Amino acid sequence: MPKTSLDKSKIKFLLLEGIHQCAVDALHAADYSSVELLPRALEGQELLDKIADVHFIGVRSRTQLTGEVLQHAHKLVGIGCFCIGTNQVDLNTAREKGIAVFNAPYSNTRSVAELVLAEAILLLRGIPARNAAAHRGGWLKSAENSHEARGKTLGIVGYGAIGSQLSVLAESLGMHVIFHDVVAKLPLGNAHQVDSLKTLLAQSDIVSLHVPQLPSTQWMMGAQQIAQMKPGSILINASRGTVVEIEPLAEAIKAGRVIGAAIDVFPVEPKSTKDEFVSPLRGLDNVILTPHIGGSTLEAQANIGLEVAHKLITYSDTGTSTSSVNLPEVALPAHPGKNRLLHIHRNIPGVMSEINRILSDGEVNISAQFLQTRDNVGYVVVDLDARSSDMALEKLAKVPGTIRTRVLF
Ligand SMILES: NC(=O)C1=CN([C@@H]2O[C@H](COP(=O)(O)OP(=O)(O)OC[C@H]3O[C@@H](n4cnc5c(N)ncnc54)[C@H](O)[C@@H]3O)[C@@H](O)[C@H]2O)C=CC1
Ligand SMILES: O=C(O)CCC(=O)C(=O)O
Repeated sequence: MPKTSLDKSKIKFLLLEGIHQCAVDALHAADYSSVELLPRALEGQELLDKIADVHFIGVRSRTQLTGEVLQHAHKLVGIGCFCIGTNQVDLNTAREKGIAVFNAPYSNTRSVAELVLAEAILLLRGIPARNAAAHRGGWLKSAENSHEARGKTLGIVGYGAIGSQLSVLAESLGMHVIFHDVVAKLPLGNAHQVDSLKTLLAQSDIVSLHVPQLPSTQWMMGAQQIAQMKPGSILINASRGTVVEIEPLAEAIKAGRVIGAAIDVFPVEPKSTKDEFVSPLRGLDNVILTPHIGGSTLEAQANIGLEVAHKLITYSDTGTSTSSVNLPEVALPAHPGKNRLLHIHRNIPGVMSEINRILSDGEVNISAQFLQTRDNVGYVVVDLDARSSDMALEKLAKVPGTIRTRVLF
């Protein structure tokens, strides 16, 4: 019998990078007992060995699931990114291997927005430099470079979930908000979209970056853009380390053209707490340096743990792929009394007609069928009588273009 569905106790989950315990609890409550939780990221041979043996893996931003790593993931059914960004996963390779990738697109939005707003207020008052001086015995009691947030212009680059949440919080302080986005966005409150990054940089007292890591956002704040910032302004980056060129930023801060910065993400980040953090920004008193903790609040981590664990559980239990970031999205009803066949295939001519030819065999009694495609991949789900499911599965698995099959009982 070509059963490709395992007993739940044999389905292995590996959760890395200190994912919140509530994810483990949720998996256990759903009868997935084989869950390994590690506090650190994995890389190299250790990652290859571990990933070869698991059905689901959970990562945050540090473990890199490249195309090469995924070639070793022979059993992998799903990946949970317990964060917003999914740039650490080769999404195309995952899709071509029929591996579903999920994330938590909103669970740490508020945490990032609150941190950025707090940093904006502290930097406008010159607090980081005064704090550093006081720790060394200094006493910088002056109003120089110290401003209220009220009435200042905040320029937000990337008006998505975080950028727009920040916009609302900043307006409640009486700030003016302008934003730049590649997509026309509905402005919240009195915010307004400007025509270019250059316009935003020329007008903003504070520039805050909230774009994803993409080829088009790589080094989008380089020497030229930093030079276009208003003299005496502030830069905040809690997006990705590939967005800002650090050397010209350090130069602009030393020259006093940029009067402060808060940087949470870096081109190269230490892999573990034991590795040294190296950056030209170290030692600059008016720069807040944080170790990629924009989304690291207990509230966010617990919410993320639950949200992503439930997405993995639902996908494993029912085949529902809603909110997957790389596979076709199919929302499936319960299938009581029926077996469910899941068939992920290359979206090429002839595959569906062959599947339908097999399913139209008089011996196959179908109760429901679902199809969705995304880019080069199709996802077909068929609910049918238990007595015909093994035969149908065997035939479906042989259809040219098949990537992966599963059966759920
Ligand atoms: N520091 C941290 O711990 C965290 C960092 N992040 C980072 O923040 C990023 C943004 O998060 P969300 O707001 O949830 O994403 P989102 O997808 O909701 O918004 C991103 C926005 O950027 C815009 N955009 C894309 N390319 C652009 C470009 N070249 N110029 C201007 N706008 C552009 C998009 O149109 C979109 O409106 C994430 O992709 C992630 O990398 C997210 C959470 C925590
Ligand atoms: O929590 C993390 O490790 C990464 C947070 C982040 O950058 C994200 O959610 O995209």
